[in-house]
Amino acid sequence: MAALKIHPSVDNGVQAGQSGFAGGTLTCRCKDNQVTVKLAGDVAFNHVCGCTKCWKPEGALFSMVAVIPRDKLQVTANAQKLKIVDESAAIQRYACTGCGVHMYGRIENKNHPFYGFDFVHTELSTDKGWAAPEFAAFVSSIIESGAKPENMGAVRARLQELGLPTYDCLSPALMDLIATHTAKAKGVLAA
Ligand SMILES: N[C@@H](CCC(=O)N[C@@H](CSCO)C(=O)NCC(=O)O)C(=O)O
Ligand SMILES: [Zn+2]
Ligand SMILES: [Zn+2]
Repeated sequence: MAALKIHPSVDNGVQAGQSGFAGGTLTCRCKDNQVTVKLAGDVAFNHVCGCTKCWKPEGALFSMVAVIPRDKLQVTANAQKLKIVDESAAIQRYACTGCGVHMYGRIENKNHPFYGFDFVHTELSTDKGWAAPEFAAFVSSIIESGAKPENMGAVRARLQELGLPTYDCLSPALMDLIATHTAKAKGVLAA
């Protein structure tokens, strides 16, 4: 049986990143007047995400998404083509109205644990060396997009085979960051 298609960037094996990678440019998929976004540095916490909200390429079960400090992201061409997909979402995703690709997601709520970070898809760049995906998040959520519940064992096995530990929320490191933020806000963070 052919291997399950997780995402085109990992289906042939996860490519290692390059330490000290300086960043690059994301380009939308329009034939002309492409939206471009410059990232002045490498991304962090790259992962494949099964949630219904992150942009996935055609035929993929997962998106691949990472974060970068918002001050390192700049829209460098055709910003007028961008539109927020869902204003009420915690992560406001800016999609190209021409091709549908999400160029970046931004958090405006200053109390959100990930405020200050933008969400980006490095597959939109031809530059090589971006930090590799490290884990699979929101795996169970692919069912919400129509994946068969009975195939979940095979999906998780394939992710493990690719070296991507599977979580049904975020990774332990990110869940700890969220809980630390919450504890700080409540004034109960251990000294
Ligand atoms: N089952 C839901 C889960 C959606 C969800 O909580 N997604 C996360 C991760 S997105 C990047 O890893 C999240 O933080 N969402 C906030 C937002 O999307 O604004 C579903 O699948 O929809
Ligand atoms: Zn486009
Ligand atoms: Zn997601």
